[in-house]
Amino acid sequence: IKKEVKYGQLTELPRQDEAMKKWRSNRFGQFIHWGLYAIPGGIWEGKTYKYAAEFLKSSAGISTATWDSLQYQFNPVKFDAKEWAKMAKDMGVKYVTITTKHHEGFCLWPSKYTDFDIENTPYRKDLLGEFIKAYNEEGIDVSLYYSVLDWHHPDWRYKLNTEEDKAAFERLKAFTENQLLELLERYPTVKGLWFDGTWDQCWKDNGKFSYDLEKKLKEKNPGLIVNSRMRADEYGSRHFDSNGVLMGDYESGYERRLPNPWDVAVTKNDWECCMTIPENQWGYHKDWTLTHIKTSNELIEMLVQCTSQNGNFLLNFGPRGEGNFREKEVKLAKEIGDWMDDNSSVIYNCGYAGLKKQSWGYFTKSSDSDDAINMVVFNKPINGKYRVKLNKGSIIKRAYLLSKPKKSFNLEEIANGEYFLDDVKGKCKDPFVIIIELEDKDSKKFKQK
Ligand SMILES: C[C@@H]1N[C@@H](c2cn(-c3ccccc3)nn2)[C@H](O)[C@@H]1O
Repeated sequence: IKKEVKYGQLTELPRQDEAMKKWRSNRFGQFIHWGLYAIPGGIWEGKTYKYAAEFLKSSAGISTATWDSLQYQFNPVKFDAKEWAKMAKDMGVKYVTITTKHHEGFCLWPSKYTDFDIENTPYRKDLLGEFIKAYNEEGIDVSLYYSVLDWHHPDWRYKLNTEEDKAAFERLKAFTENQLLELLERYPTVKGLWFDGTWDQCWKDNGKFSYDLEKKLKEKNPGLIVNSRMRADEYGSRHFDSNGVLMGDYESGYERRLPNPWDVAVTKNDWECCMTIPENQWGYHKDWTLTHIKTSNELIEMLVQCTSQNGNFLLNFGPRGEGNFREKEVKLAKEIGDWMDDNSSVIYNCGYAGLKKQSWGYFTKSSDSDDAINMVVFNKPINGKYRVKLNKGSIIKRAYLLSKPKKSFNLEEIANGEYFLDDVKGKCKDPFVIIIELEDKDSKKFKQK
């Protein structure tokens, strides 16, 4: 039976306004985690801490006073916003999400509501403003990550047990609302807000406040896109309200993990997977020998899988404290960009093809065409023949490599809508695309008559 939920879903989904259609067609985004944690980079007093570098304060048991003094060392002399935006453009991302304030509470913009911000660093300037301008100039949409959880703010409380807790958290709520409205006021081209640090009881007890806040933010910036992680309904249910209805505008529960590739249910909603290049480092860590570092082919496969299931892929980069990227990240961005140069047509404005996952790789389909299906191959079949199972009644007109459109595959129909394609491709080391052109519906109807 349905519960009466007053503070659950705010906006009827799926949204079909232009802003959301653009978000959907973007598919590939860059995540940037940048803050004071990038200065120590996971190492404190000569000791390396394996846990996520943006958690060094807690994993190394550092006092707030000591941690906050890092603010006076934050001077990214190598930061070049235009260079960052160019690298992102060449990688093929259509949007970027940057941490304006992570759990440490340090703000990358000059905020009226705190001194723990970029203005009180040797850098002084509006770093976030420079970043947004440079990325927008490259035609990249900007979304802002904001952590409600704030280790620095004296009024943060994990739980509201006493009257004093409640009074303090009322101040924290006002601070949060003020900062968010300030961000939308200062940076009107921003397309979205990516909320994090919203799992504690203090925030979950404030379902009505956060519901009203989402409304206020969307009134301030019409078209604003908000993730499902922003809030809980009045019963404390997060991402989905107590009736299982998605909150925010897209599901943002896939953090460092993807859905099962054969999961069809996930295609019903908009969703985004955010992913790290190491196993679990969002902020810059000096030592990348601690865990597996994903290769560009692994990351490309994740991007293609997300697209194949109607999801976006947000790939994280953690710049150094001085404002440049580690060479391995620059190299991966280049490798992914080279692949996107030839294959982005199977990503941008593409999504679920309505077909079952098959062993050689993933299907994607452009939202603009019903007569072509993309096969993105990651696993070449031993026998060189690609088994392709389409919907019943589908007839393949032609199949060819995106890279060699003139040379058609031989087709062998083995059942209704099921074919073998012969392999025309020699050695290949990168994922590649086969285009399936279908007989369009009318001509088929005509034949049947
Ligand atoms: C998007 C990612 N979310 C932040 C995070 C992850 N976690 C976390 C904490 C405990 C268990 C699992 C995950 N807490 N904060 C990470 O720091 C990064 O910002």
